[in-house]
Amino acid sequence: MRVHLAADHAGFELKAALADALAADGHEVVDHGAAAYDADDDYPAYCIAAAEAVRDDPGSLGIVIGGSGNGEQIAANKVEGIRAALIHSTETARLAREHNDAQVAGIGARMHTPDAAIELARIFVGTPFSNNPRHVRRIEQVAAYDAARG
Ligand SMILES: O=C(CO)[C@H](O)[C@H](O)COP(=O)(O)O
Repeated sequence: MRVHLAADHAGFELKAALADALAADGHEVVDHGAAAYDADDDYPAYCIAAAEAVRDDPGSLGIVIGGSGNGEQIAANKVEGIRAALIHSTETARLAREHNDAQVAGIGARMHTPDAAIELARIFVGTPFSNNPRHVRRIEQVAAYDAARG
């Protein structure tokens, strides 16, 4: 699995730890920034770049990391076709994939220990979409709204 990562300063250390953990699990990790720690940097460009990469790389997943993960998830969701979910527990990590077919996860590095955050990422990356018709139907309804907006 190819996993596109992005983080601002708040998630910078976790991004590196996550990249190592996912690579050790056999995943191919692509880093969309920040390339260096900058305590005053802004997350949108990194997260949008990662989400665009996921959009252009079907079958891949993305993880965007910040202090809370909220703004990172919001930025990723601006990319057409992307479903980004904030994952903050093992259950939301699993359900983001099983029910929502989210291709991007937001994680708050200030909300979890590094080990707990890595566990969330591993669950997200390792869980397939259920393909259950009721979940497919709901995802299609959201996509139809998106398409109608143009
Ligand atoms: O989580 C985030 C956005 O949702 C950011 O990482 C967070 O807002 C950065 O905060 P600060 O600039 O105060 O370190």
